[in-house]
Amino acid sequence: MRVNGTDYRSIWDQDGQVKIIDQRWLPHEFRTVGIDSRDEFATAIRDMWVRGAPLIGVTAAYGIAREMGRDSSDAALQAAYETFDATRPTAINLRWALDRARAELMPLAPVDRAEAALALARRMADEDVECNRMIGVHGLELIREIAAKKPEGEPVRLLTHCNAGWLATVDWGTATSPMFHAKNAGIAVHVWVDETRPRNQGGLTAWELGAHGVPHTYITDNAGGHLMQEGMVDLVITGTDRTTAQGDVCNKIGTYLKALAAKDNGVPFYVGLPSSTIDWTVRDGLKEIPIEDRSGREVTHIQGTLEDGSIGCVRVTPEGTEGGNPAFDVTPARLITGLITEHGVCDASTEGLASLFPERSA
Ligand SMILES: CSC[C@@H](O)[C@@H](O)C(=O)COP(=O)(O)O
Repeated sequence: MRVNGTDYRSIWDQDGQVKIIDQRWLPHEFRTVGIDSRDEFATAIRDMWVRGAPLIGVTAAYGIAREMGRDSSDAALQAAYETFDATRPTAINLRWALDRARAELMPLAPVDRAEAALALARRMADEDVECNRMIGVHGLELIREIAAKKPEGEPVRLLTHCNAGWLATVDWGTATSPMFHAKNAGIAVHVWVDETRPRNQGGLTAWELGAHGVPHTYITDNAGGHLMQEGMVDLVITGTDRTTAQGDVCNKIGTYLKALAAKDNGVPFYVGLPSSTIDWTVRDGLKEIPIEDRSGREVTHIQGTLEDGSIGCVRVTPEGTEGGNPAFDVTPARLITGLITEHGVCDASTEGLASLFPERSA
């Protein structure tokens, strides 16, 4: 996507270096940074310099590639796998990318691993871009159908939670891809952007949508239910960090409440995801998906632009108050209208997923 007139992906390699958009500073400042050592890659994922399920998977693949450039032994490959695997527990794309890298590299002679690992990381990045583009192509049809029933010029009003935008993937985003495609197709849309406390990923979504000229309004996390009751939301689209084989969706904390409100108000609730986010080994999301518990400081403190233009952090609670920070929740399949994947749109169910991915579901 374009930033200040230049096309960017969220991760790329250039002159032997892996570069990322350092998301700690957005939406206040756009900064890129090179990452190299195993510890830097692990820190970048754990501390959310990069974030979003698809992007952390590709970052880990690049991390393996850099490590193989230094030491391509079996032991180094396994150690890098374990280091990255321990960074964030919920998004399955991380494990998916690591499993794929280990399975491709282990059978090779160590001398061939560095080149193969870099080729694999690049391939994964390209595949992610294409998957997300296709999610946009399929999701666009849902928006088009709603637009066709509206009075001329009235926008389709979407709501999204967290940032499942291009910053959370390599490009396009999942939930945002249909929005960008709608904008490109000349369909009027307006997006309600959930703030998404505690880390305010909604600011990233607002930054992305603004840069692409998509009209949007930043709202508190608590406003969505009210807007749905008032008939001001036509469609909800979110992303996901792990979707089970029966269609349960784990995503950023608060997604479940949006799905409940959508169900109560008859608002269609869709989830955009590449198939790398489907965990075919689990069925019951509530019982089987580990929920990341992050630092309470992310809740008690908040970062923003200060009056003097610098980026600063303030405490919003009384000194000494502890913050609780479960980072994800699970929305049961019964609350989800459909899943938008690179293969098309399906029901959030075992049968729905099997219809699009027959080889995998078997
Ligand atoms: C396309 S990204 C899908 C999800 O990863 C996204 O909705 C999300 O929950 C990101 O959480 P984060 O904690 O910011 O990594």
